[in-house]
Amino acid sequence: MAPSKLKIALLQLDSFPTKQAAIANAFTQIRSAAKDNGAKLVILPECWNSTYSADEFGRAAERIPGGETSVALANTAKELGIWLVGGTYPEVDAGKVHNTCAVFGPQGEFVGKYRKMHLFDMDIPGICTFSESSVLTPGQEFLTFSVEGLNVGIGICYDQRFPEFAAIHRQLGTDFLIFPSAFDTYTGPMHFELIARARALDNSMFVALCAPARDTSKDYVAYGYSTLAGEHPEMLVVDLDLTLLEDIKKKIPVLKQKRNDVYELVRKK
Ligand SMILES: NC(=O)CCC(=O)C(=O)O
Repeated sequence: MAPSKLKIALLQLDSFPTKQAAIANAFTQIRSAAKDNGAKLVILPECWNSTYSADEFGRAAERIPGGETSVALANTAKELGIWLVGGTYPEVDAGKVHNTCAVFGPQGEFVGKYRKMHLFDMDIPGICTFSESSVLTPGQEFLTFSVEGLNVGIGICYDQRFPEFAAIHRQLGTDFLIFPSAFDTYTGPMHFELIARARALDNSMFVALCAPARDTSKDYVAYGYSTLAGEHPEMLVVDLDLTLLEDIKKKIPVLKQKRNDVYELVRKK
């Protein structure tokens, strides 16, 4: 029988000048989450081991699986016997670069990868201008997997702005949607938590956001504020009460009351 609780940890990681230093820090935190705090599923932020910059994506990109970060994450997942949602790091494949989240299982197995589907292109002059699509290729496929009976799905940051994305995950059976993220400091205070709550409410699912800690020395300053966190480096360990979802679905049965005779959401790929 599936357990009624799952202990998860969200690591709001600090930034480091080199990839190797970021990896070393992540592994200290992952070990602490698993060994000292009993987390069974550990989640890292978006772009946690490289600078979040269109100029840097290509330079930092590696193969997934098989590249330096993936090998290190797989070994750590195996050593600790945990599920590891590896945040995102840039991936290169057939000459194209993607913003990708790789997931590893308790035997160190590669569970799958999700490539950011909605690229972050925003132009608010003088405040925030970013063009992921100038260097990145968007993903086409959804990623879902099961952790101790809980159906988990992955999105990345800007994806959460698209209600259809989470609604398709609901169709796929996802009960826990995880977004490695790095919102900016302008939209973050207005939208970050609001969007996560909206997606959770619309779809009767758990939603977790895992962001890097704020580093004001960077060109792109990430907002921080992973689900339940502030702006500084933090580790959040939470027991997901899996019975809550079934209870909510029974009490507020909106999922069964869709009018598919009147409207329909269609997944094309
Ligand atoms: N990394 C991102 O996708 C940033 C998204 C963001 O800041 C937003 O407002 O949306």
